[in-house]
Amino acid sequence: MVYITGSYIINAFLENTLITIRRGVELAGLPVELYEILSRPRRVLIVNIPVRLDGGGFEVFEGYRVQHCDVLGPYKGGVRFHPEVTLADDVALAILMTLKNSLAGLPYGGAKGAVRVDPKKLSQRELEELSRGYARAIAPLIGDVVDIPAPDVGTNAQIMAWMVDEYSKIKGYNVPGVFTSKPPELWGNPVREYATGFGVAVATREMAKKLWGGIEGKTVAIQGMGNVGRWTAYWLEKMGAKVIAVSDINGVAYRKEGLNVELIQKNKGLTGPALVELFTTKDNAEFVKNPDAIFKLDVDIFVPAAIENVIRGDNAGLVKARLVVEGANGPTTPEAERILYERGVVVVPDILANAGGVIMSYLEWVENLQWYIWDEEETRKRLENIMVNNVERVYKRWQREKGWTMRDAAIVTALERIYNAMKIRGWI
Ligand SMILES: NC(=O)C1=CN([C@@H]2O[C@H](COP(=O)(O)OP(=O)(O)OC[C@H]3O[C@@H](n4cnc5c(N)ncnc54)[C@H](OP(=O)(O)O)[C@@H]3O)[C@@H](O)[C@H]2O)C=CC1
Ligand SMILES: O=C(O)CCC(=O)C(=O)O
Repeated sequence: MVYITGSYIINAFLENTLITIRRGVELAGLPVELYEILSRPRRVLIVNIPVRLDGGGFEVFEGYRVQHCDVLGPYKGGVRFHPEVTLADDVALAILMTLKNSLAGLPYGGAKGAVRVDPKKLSQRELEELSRGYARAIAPLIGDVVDIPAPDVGTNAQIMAWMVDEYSKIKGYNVPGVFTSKPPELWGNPVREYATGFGVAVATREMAKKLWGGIEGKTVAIQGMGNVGRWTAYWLEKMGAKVIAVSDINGVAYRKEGLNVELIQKNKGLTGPALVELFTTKDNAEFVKNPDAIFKLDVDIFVPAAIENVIRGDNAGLVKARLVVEGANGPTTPEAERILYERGVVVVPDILANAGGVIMSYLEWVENLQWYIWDEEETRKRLENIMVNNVERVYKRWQREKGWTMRDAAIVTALERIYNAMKIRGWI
């Protein structure tokens, strides 16, 4: 469904996000003014970026930077390069960032950026020109204490390196803290590359302890083998789980005895081969050319780590897993959540489960602002502690409230912090 309201377009993802925060405000008993403020972004920037094509001519790509709410600190959130991304998606993603940053106790508000492009169709030179062009276009509205972008779907550390370089050239001096998730060679911390997947794995392990007494031997299916899915697979296997199915846009690779996760790590990147090629030729896995086959698998744990709105009313009944851990942002619609809840499936919500990326971004930013460098082990330990404490906090809140989902507990906790900050500032 797509319709116009006010000055921007609403789609199903944004509508679902608004339904979720509306429910949160009501459950928390907070004033409706909070919903009125949070249902609209503070500022939206629309940019158009011309890129010279290798084959001659040029193409203009539309992009956005949505700054949703800065009551808790500078705007913070990733940049998505995707052929179908819309402004409405970007607003929904920015709202989720405000909630995620609040829940994690970070001194950040929420933002998100996007460019409507298929990065796989660009050469390295074209991709660099686009990334630098986007950084130039949003430069007047960002800064290391103003708005700090990072990667999301379709972007990575190399793209952050081009962007931070472009921004630094505009300023005339190096500004490491304006983008996070940079390569270690350029003021990044090695943990950020795997931080989101690591965080998802830690959240899964903590919830598995509560549901089953531990994660050892639990079977897992993961949708999406990008940055989040790949590293979730890697860390879950290290923690003792058995990853038996993974999917990408082409289909599902399955092996009852467990897939060779290392194979994915070594081969699959933004430009790596498709899973079908990887697993059927090197791991004797079965391959089903239907990406949606992932929902029906008989596993203990399902991790959607691709895109939004994938678990919906029409397929929520098929999910056999007892535990769903949201690596992606917004993968479960409110209708699907109700179905899963009634079937006793526990859903660990995105703003809790995938917060490892932005928590690590915060640690990198703290390093950058002081020109300081922590070592990998020390940083990972800090990240793990924050994730474990956050899961515990939300879990305890959830257990106290009858009829709430875990998402309700997470959203209410996030909204309370936002509301208190607004109140003490006199905004509300
Ligand atoms: N990167 C980060 O730090 C964070 C990301 N997230 C969220 O996690 C999710 C994934 O992000 P990220 O890993 O960075 O993105 P990537 O671009 O690295 O990877 C996305 C993956 O999803 C796959 N995919 C896309 N559509 C489908 C589909 N319909 N079925 C199966 N697989 C599909 C892609 O397949 P293919 O390989 O074939 O293209 C790719 O493997 C997003 O929702 C993002 O917002 C959340 C927190 C932080
Ligand atoms: O690391 C960041 O700042 C952003 C991460 C992000 O975009 C997300 O959590 O969805």
